[in-house]
Amino acid sequence: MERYEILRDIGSGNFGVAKLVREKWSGELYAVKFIERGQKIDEHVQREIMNHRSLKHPNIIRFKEVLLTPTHLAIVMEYAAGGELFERICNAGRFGEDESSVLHSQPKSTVGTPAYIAPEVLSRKEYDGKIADVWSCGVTLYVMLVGAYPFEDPEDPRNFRKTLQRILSVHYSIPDYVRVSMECRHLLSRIFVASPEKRITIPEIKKHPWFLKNLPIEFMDGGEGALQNAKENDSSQSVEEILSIIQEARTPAEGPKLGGQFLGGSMDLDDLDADADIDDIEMSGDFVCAL
Ligand SMILES: Nc1ncnc2c1ncn2[C@@H]1O[C@H](COP(=O)(O)OP(=O)(O)OP(=O)(O)O)[C@@H](O)[C@H]1O
Repeated sequence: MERYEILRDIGSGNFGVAKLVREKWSGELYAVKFIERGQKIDEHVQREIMNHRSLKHPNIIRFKEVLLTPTHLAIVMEYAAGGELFERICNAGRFGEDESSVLHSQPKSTVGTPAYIAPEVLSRKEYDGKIADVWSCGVTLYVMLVGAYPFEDPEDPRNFRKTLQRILSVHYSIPDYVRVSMECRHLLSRIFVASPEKRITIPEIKKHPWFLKNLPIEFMDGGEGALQNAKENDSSQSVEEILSIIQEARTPAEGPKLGGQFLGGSMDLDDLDADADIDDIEMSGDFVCAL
């Protein structure tokens, strides 16, 4: 971690904090996600890292490397300076349906921000991650086009109970005041279907008229910008190296502690509340629920 200078906090998620850093020799800015060593480094974390490493696309945050600190596993990645999608929209207005803006923002997964979570995940049923992700992508699309979260009553946006009822209602329909094209409305209504079995699938989306309209070449199957595999990945680390670092991070940090901080650690992580519970985290505009 000595190769990087920590500049400031940029956010926190379910697993830890993200910080903005500068690589000392190149002056390049990166984002680093710090996850506490020990049991938090489970197979999901490993899978997220390995999947991230294998993705190379102009619209996906690029993975750089993983490092170990005395207390944390540090995941170094490209820094997305654009900020949060919702804030970008609040500040700069919603996207036009034909606007081909590239968002340098990490696509949201179903883990993390409650406003994006599919009903079957909220109700803690067994669920298929891919189908639940279709819902989350639908929320992202809606937020981009409408500039508000779906399911919120605009008159009563903080009424989480009402919002939840709308998410869980089998026959949710997009209100008339939402101004999107007919095709888009149709696509969204096929996404926001509470029962996962009836929800539109990715192959169906790829054939949907709204998706196909003005589709940039790089999004066509096999197009130039299509996802490339890890072979060309410019990560300095091999799969084996990454796996061995992750393995080492599974052993909880040891050593002389002073007020929760490890002596000799070069980082300032004292503002990290690694035990913060998701329910304690205030996320503006998002709802947190316990069903
Ligand atoms: N590469 C990045 N560039 C800029 N900001 C980032 C980057 N990665 C994370 N962030 C910021 O840090 C926050 C926390 O990121 P993190 O990935 O830990 O959590 P999350 O994506 O919100 O959810 P989860 O914990 O489920 O992964 C993000 O919401 C974002 O604000």
